[in-house]
Amino acid sequence: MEMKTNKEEEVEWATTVWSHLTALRDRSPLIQCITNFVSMDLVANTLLSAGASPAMIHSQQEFSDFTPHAHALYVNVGTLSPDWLSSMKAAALLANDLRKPWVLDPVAAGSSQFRLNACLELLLLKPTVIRGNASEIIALSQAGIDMGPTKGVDSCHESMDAVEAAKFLAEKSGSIVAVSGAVDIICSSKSITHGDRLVFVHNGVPMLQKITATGCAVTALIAAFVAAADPLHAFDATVSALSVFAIAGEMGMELAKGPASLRMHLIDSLYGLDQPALLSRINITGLSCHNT
Ligand SMILES: Nc1ncnc2c1ncn2[C@@H]1O[C@H](COP(=O)(O)OP(=O)(O)OP(=O)(O)O)[C@@H](O)[C@H]1O
Ligand SMILES: Cc1ncsc1CCO
Ligand SMILES: [Mg+2]
Repeated sequence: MEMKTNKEEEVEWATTVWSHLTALRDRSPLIQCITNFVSMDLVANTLLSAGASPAMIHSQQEFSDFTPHAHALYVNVGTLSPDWLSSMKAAALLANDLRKPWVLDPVAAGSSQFRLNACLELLLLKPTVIRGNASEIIALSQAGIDMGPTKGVDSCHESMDAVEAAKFLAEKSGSIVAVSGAVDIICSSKSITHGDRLVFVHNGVPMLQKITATGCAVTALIAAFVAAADPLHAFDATVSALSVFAIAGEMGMELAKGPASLRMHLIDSLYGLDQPALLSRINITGLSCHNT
């Protein structure tokens, strides 16, 4: 294998991310969202501004009619209850039968035994991607070992503290695992199609943590990017979604006065993101394709 320079790596990633964003805008995938009450508005607006089409469909009675038309399913356990969990499992099973990608956001996975068990049951249904903050990914990787500290939906760990947890979870689950934070981490294990990969996205601004549901929104965006991509490129689609969202956050921050105006400018920046802005800001390390 030939080693690539940082500059070559950066140019390759810029091309990859731009082509994934263009595919999303061209294909405008329909994303079925089963997400928490807090996040519904931001998730729908994030998907729309990126070019996808959101639909919040969580009643099992509708799945047989609706899910076949969706290009991906997004499941988020943020405001979980037993009925919602049944719907989530039914939707994930149907997505698998229909060979559609589905993406899991394990909000506050370590906060209660009910939530942890629910997330573990959903993981057994093989999401294409799981994206959480560091505390959530650590809680899932240590399930049955130690629940560790938790602060509800917010992380009390740095993302880089979760690299080993993410690798372990990717190996155990067979899913692509993404951890959000100051550095976003995306990893997959050698046992799955995407191979043994570990990529870091260094974009974003800390103020994103002061807007509720930005994590939920970026997970929904992963579902949209994966829906618009060839299934073999789900890993690069995941990296692209995290990078585009974080870059929109950086651009939004230049116009924002605080969290409320950042929320508005984030959505506007995502909508207007063009190739020169992407190229000037992109900061990804790790290889952009299989290094075999
Ligand atoms: N310290 C930071 N610096 C830069 N960007 C950050 C930082 N922390 C988080 N982000 C970005 O904020 C977005 C949301 O990630 P975060 O880790 O806060 O999700 P979360 O905890 O699941 O959020 P929520 O549960 O509110 O939806 C991601 O795009 C992430 O890259
Ligand atoms: C605040 C909150 N509580 C449950 S879900 C949610 C949104 C952020 O995850
Ligand atoms: Mg979250």
